[in-house]
Amino acid sequence: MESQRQILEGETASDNISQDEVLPNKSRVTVVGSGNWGSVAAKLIAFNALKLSSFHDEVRMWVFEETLPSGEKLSDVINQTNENVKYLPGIKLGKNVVADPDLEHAVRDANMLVFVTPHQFMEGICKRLVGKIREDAEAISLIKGMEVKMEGPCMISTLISKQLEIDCCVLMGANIANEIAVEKFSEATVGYRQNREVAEKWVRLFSTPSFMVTAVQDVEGVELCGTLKNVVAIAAGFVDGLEMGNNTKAAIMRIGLREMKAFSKLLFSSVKDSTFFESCGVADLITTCLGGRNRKCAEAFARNGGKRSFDELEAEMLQGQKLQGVSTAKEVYEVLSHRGWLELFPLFTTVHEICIGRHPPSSIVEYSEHKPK
Ligand SMILES: NC(=O)c1ccc[n+]([C@@H]2O[C@H](COP(=O)([O-])OP(=O)(O)OC[C@H]3O[C@@H](n4cnc5c(N)ncnc54)[C@H](O)[C@@H]3O)[C@@H](O)[C@H]2O)c1
Ligand SMILES: O=P(O)(O)OC[C@H](O)CO
Repeated sequence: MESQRQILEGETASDNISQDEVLPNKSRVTVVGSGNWGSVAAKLIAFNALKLSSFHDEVRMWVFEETLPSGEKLSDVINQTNENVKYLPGIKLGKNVVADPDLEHAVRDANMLVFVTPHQFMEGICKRLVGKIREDAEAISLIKGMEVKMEGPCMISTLISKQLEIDCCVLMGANIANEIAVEKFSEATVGYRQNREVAEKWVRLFSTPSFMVTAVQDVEGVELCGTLKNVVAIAAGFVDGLEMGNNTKAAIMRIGLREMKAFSKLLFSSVKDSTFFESCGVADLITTCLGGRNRKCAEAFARNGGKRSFDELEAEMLQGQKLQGVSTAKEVYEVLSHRGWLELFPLFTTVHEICIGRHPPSSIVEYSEHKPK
């Protein structure tokens, strides 16, 4: 096995081509995505890949290639500096992380695929991967979002499972990436469908002394928590931008949680109440409404009276990182309106209507007049 010494002395895992021949049963991990959370996920996995004998040392990370202001390619800089200078500056990823701008090449040898891109890009990525992955590959999605199709809503893990014909777990939680990058204690929840052993393998891959992961058998519940909390975060940002205070924000969070639970259970009757008390539920809702990017941009939107668009604020405030809450609010709204449920979900409905300029940000608190009976 490749030693810590080799890694510390700068010999990357990709230099050591004989490892597979010696230990063919080791799992090989590829992270598909290299944004803020994608880079931190690669760092966590890289730490464990070195420590645990069941994983190959090298962790491949697919990079959506871009040219930096210096004229250099992002993937080259990551491989030279061991740092994602654009999406996670100042943090070493682990020398066993290899950035790869070629998607098909990046996944080719992996039997464990970790998907972590903004949700809007996943349909295109899955199409490109059909027929290109190993037959025994398994997946996990760290992506908070969903797609809405003609036939109804489609969670990202379902999109991955159906298009690539593989099992897909999810990992969600109170996980502001920059905090996990500097090893502040955090928790996360793995959601799985049936196979507990597979879930435990994912738990082992991600768990570190400062990142505590637990598994629950409720893939839809876990994924919907991670997805829907971003809509509530937009509402919380409006409250902050309008300086309405802590009580109002707490009320919005409580009502948001209620809508998260009701919406999840209407879509999937299997969703468990207990899931909302895991890290993926109430804990993620709290952290995202206090310190997330959706909250931050929504605050700026409200301060500007809705006169600057979210696209403009995202580009200016996040420098390439992406919001998920605004598009998720639209997707949720489509489901609600298609199923005649708009009046049952006044908070979700109002968030979208504010985002598209139909109402002013202050209407976030007026929705309670339409409280469901
Ligand atoms: N950042 C966090 O704190 C955090 C924590 C938990 C979960 N998440 C979730 O993880 C997912 C990924 O977020 P992130 O923070 O890693 O990303 P990010 O928002 O930091 O970065 C955007 C990424 O999208 C890539 N990209 C841009 N255009 C693309 C295209 N056309 N095709 C493919 N990729 C493209 C960029 O290269 C970059 O890697 C999201 O669903 C997010 O909600 C994020
Ligand atoms: O920064 P946000 O709003 O995308 O939220 C980040 C994470 O999802 C928090 O768990």
